[in-house]
Amino acid sequence: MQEVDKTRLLILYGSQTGNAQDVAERVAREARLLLFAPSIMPMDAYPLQHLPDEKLVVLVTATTGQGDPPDNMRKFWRMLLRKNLPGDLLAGLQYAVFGLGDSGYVKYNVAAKKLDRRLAALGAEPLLERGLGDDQHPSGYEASLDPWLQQLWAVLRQRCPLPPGVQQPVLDEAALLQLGPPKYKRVTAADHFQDTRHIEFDLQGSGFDYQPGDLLAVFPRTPAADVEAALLRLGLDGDAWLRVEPAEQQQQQQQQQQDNGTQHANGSSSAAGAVCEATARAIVQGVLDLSGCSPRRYLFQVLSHFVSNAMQQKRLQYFATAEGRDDLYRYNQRERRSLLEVLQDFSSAAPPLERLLEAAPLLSPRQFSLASSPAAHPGRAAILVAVVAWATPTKRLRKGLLTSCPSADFYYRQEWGQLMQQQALQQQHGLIVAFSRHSPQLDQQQLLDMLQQQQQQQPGNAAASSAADGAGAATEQAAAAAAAAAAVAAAEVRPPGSRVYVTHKLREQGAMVWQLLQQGAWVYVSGSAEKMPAAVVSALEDVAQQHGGLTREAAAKYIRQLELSGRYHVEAWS
Ligand SMILES: Cc1cc2nc3c(=O)[nH]c(=O)nc-3n(C[C@H](O)[C@H](O)[C@H](O)COP(=O)(O)O)c2cc1C
Repeated sequence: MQEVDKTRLLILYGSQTGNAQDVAERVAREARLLLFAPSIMPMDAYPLQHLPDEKLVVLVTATTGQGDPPDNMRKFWRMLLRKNLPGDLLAGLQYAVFGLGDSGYVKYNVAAKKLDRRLAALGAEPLLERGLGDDQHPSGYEASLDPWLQQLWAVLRQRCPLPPGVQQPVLDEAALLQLGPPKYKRVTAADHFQDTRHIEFDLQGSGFDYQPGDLLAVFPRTPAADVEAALLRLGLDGDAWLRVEPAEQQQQQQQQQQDNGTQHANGSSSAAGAVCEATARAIVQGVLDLSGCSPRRYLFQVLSHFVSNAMQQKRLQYFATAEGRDDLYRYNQRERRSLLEVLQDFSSAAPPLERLLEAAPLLSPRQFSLASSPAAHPGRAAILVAVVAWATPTKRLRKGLLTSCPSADFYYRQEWGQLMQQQALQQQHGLIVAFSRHSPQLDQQQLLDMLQQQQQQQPGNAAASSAADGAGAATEQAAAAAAAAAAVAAAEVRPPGSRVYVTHKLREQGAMVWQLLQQGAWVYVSGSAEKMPAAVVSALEDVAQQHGGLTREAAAKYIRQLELSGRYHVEAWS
């Protein structure tokens, strides 16, 4: 594939319960596929003083409380509201805002609306009209997100065309390869607070290939006991065969049948365009998210139409009103109530399966950056998965969907490994400084694997090197970088209770860090999105001042330049 100079796209989000973050992550995934270079973080993790230097930014924000901005954008928002900011501060910036809200609230999507207005007032130019997602819509915020994203990519491609000869990639979620059962092992110490598993797949014979940093998608499967409980609860025969079609198509067909004056007794004779036929058990197991995400408010509204017990109906109707919103939040989202639990609590509700499929949460894949190098471990691919279990405010034990799943389907999808491969591993200097902090994404293990891969590749001629001649091909420079990077990264394997952070190590080893940067190092920052990205920027600015003799302003500009030239990457999670 031809190497492309990727256009940087900053993606900032403000999210209280995770939806806006999900949207921002989707924007970043699609951006990577479309050959942009996205950088994603919560608004409060972004150093606002750098915003005037950006060219393109997508901002995704929810509205919470009574029309308030989410907690992780409050600082950003306060600073943006300062009265003394000049009216042309953001004159070079083009932006797009997508808001998530609920039109049942009086202050519908106000955080997004105010953010949009404020950016325009500071001279930034909107790329397109702001998008507003509404929980009240039967399909949730995605109903407006899908067309908004399509428009966003069209406008961006128009303004940032690909070089001649480079084809526009297709957003293809379907190119998936199913892998065999994996092997597991715990990588964190038994007494460490986070149980992180290294999960490895055997690719031998699959004919499959990947690059470090590519993504593996995990499709969880609901435990059989929950599936049987749901079938029983819904009065469904698990072995009955059902046809699933998109609702619009169904309506069109019904309309056509009415127009023709015909009705098909079993519907099977007009199979044209049917999406799938499957048993009720397979649909309940593979489509409905019974034990993971909490249902949306719309489910409660739908259930209220199919409930026989008067008390339960009253409660469901109350949850669907504006006054019931906060109580619904306490019962549902805050407690991470699952679909199965809701169905069991409202035991007299008997919604038909097709209404449930419209309103209930559906299973979605979880994506992980691959944490292995094909050069160091040919024929194998690994991911790191954090075991997620916690107690809700009322002390109910909850588990992450994958953690509670006894089995899952694992698929591989190539994505931004190419970025790392091309930028960090194949280019001349091939140096990496990386900082890692118990990240389930780009972690210590992944860092070391990338370095192993780097050592096994002749810089600038990666394709020619192989695992067999790798050790000989390693340059002294790469080896030194590997040792240095590993030393810095080691700060993050810290004993429980230790207060030594990677920023301390960066300052402590400032001379070496500065030297590596001068040699053309690439910087990968991975860790908690909350404070870490901003803290690392500030530590590197200190290093540039102390060891590079730069002024405060020049140091900030230097780090900024690293980002703009694509040598500084952040992969943060919260
Ligand atoms: C406690 C609470 C308060 C909310 N307040 C508002 C509001 O004032 N205006 C609005 O449009 N949406 C409001 N919403 C709806 C959220 O914006 C919406 O559910 C959104 O998808 C949440 O995104 P997040 O998960 O990123 O925080 C509220 C939701 C909750 C749970």
